[in-house]
Amino acid sequence: MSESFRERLRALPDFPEHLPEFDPAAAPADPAELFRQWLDAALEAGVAAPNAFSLATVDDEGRPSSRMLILKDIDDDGWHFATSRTSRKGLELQANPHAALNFYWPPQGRQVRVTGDVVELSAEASAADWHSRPGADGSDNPDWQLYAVRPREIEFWQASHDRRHIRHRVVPENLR
Ligand SMILES: Cc1cc2nc3c(=O)[nH]c(=O)nc-3n(C[C@H](O)[C@H](O)[C@H](O)COP(=O)(O)O)c2cc1C
Repeated sequence: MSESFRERLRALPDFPEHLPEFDPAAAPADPAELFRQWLDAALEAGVAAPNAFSLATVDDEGRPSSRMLILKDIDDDGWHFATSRTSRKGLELQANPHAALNFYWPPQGRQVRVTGDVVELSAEASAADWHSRPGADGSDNPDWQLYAVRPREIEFWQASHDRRHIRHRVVPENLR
């Protein structure tokens, strides 16, 4: 690209002037609870769709692809998302049921990364998700699938202006 585009990119601000404090030692032990706190903070700061995340999957030759999705829930099954089984990501998950999630909330300079195995949730739960989508018209979609990522590792990342960014890594209890 042109020199001026490179300069423009380089001159863009990275994080806002005020960044929140984050003390991992004082954070809730339950990563789902900490995630909810960070999501609420993003919402209060006016982030549009703070429940949106990038989902990375790989095909059967190990080639990655990613796209944005909406988080549907977090419970004992894991971190839920829904999509069509016949989509690219649906087919990739069928061949290789592992994924990586990434949330980013610019006003706080915060990122949350989750990696883990992916399981399919029940047909009933998938249908319920399909019917509760905005714009649902009562029609069925047998290809719609609710999935859960069972975290192997979760990393809460807090930017800091002194560049000593904080990385709080949480390994779920059952894997410790
Ligand atoms: C903010 C945002 C949220 C999205 N949420 C979903 C979602 O929850 N489920 C879904 O199937 N696609 C969602 N999409 C569309 C996907 O990013 C993607 O374009 C589509 O699912 C096809 O992806 P694939 O071809 O890699 O399977 C969303 C897109 C954006 C930008």
